[in-house]
Amino acid sequence: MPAIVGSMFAYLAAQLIALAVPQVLEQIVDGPLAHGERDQVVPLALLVFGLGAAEAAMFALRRWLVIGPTTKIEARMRNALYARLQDLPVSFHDRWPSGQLLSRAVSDLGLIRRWLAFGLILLVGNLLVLVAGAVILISMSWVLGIVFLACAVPLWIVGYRFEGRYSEVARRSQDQSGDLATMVEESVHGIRVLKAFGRGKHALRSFREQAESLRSTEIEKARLDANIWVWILIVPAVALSICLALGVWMASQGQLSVGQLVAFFATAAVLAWPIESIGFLLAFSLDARTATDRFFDIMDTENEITDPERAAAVERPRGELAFNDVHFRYQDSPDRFGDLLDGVDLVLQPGETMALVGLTGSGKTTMTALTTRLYDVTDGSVTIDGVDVRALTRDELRRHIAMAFEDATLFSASVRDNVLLGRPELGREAADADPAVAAEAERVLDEALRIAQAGFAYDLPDGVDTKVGEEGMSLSGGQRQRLALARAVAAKPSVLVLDDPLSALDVATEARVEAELRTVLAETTALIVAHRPSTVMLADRVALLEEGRITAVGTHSELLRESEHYRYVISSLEEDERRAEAEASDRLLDDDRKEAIR
Ligand SMILES: Nc1ncnc2c1ncn2[C@@H]1O[C@H](COP(=O)(O)OP(=O)(O)OP(=O)(O)O)[C@@H](O)[C@H]1O
Repeated sequence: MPAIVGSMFAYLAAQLIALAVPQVLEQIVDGPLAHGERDQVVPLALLVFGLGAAEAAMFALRRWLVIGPTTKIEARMRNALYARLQDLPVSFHDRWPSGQLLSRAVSDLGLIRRWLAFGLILLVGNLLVLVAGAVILISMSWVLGIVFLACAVPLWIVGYRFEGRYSEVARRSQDQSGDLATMVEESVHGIRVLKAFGRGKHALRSFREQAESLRSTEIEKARLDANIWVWILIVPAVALSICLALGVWMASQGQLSVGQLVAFFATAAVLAWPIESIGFLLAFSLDARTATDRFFDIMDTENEITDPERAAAVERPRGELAFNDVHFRYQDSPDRFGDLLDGVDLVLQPGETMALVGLTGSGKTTMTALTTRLYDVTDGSVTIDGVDVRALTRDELRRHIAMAFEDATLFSASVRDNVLLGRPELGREAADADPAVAAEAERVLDEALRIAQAGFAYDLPDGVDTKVGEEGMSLSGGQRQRLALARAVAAKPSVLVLDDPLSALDVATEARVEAELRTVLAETTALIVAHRPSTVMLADRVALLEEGRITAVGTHSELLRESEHYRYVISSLEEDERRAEAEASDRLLDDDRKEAIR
């Protein structure tokens, strides 16, 4: 604030200095010029020069004062936005396209910074200069002053009408550029799918359509802007010409000296910029207001998944995970559908490995997401060692439970940083500071990579320091899954939740991973969503999810014997697996044939 207010004062000082120049001109015209006293002109001319230099200095001071604070405000708002995005639950991210978030974080905040550094200061400064100028004009000649200012009234009326319409168009244009950013982001992300399906042209067509509607909105905006500019330029010109005619007549009648007339017009000329700039600054302020609204759309979103005020703790986790009469439905799920999870009861004993099986779309992934509060249950509870997961801080909860997903996301960082993501205490800084930590980090990394059969990481160009993920080394789906699995294992959780993390592996690698996992899973409770019979074999018991409930729990052979639905699910999984294997061997055969022909 002090810098911004200081900058405002510097700007005001510059403008007031500019307003003082006409006063000196009046002295020159009415004094030395009228009386032919040449030697009196020089000191007054030097005074004008001094005033000009002071004005320039004030301009420089205005800029210098705001650069630091406004860039800091922008950076702090951006950090706050990022922190908020990290804190908001998955359900928020389901609803918000990434481009909208990106355009808020980049262009909206840039606009707010420019407005603070320039728009706000000029707007307040110019309004004050106008008031000061009006007083000076009226004190010079109240008739001319009032005529000049009365002409500004239509400007206020037009400006007021302009505000309402421009705000709406500004909001639309900023939202549309967010949509466009989403589209660019999605097509870059999905470039392989677009190319594989030859949909590049189609994507380009819809991009053009969206870009075109943004263009029309921008044109509408420019039209509104142009309209107000017409008024802003015409009104002062009309006011000046009326005043000129009136002023010359008054001077001829002896009611005004020539010097006063010159000073009046010189002052009016200084006021031209503040008057002209009001329209532009008004539009700029409305853009900034829209950008601020868009920023607070996110900052004010209520976060339904927060830490409790007085958090419980699980001191020595044993790893008992229980679902107690759990109900869940997605926020956007239509009313005519019942709950997706409709009274799930399931208890995983410490150290037990439970496979979760069900038809596609039955809610298995959803059930796993409830364990780490990616979503909150709509009724019932999920507990770890008897403590409701909502009673723990999210940090503590996610220390106890680690997840690996089918769709393995890696960050643009080294293999090491990706795998040790869940172990901040073994992070790079801690390892650099203490050799014992470095050795422990190395051991954990080594073990996790071994269990996940991700030894390939050592053969990458820079070994485990190779950058992977977006912008990094491209890895195959199976390699990414194995690193994501290593990440979950390295977190050393008491409960491991695996959402089909082996789907992209070939059968032999899967078998090796499973053998290694058995050693880890002996101490860890595990909930594994299984899409292959081989994954089911890994489990001590299997839970069958059917129409929102767990309808059977038992060993694989017990369920095969007792549950018709289980037999149906397993046979469809086997069919899927056979199809996948046939496709894989076809591909191999094709490769063999090609090799033979060559
Ligand atoms: N974020 C979401 N918002 C709204 N509905 C969702 C969301 N995620 C999943 N669903 C819906 O919930 C249902 C269950 O999805 P879920 O992914 O849990 O099933 P699943 O049993 O894991 O399926 P699959 O075996 O195919 O992976 C589906 O009908 C799906 O369309």
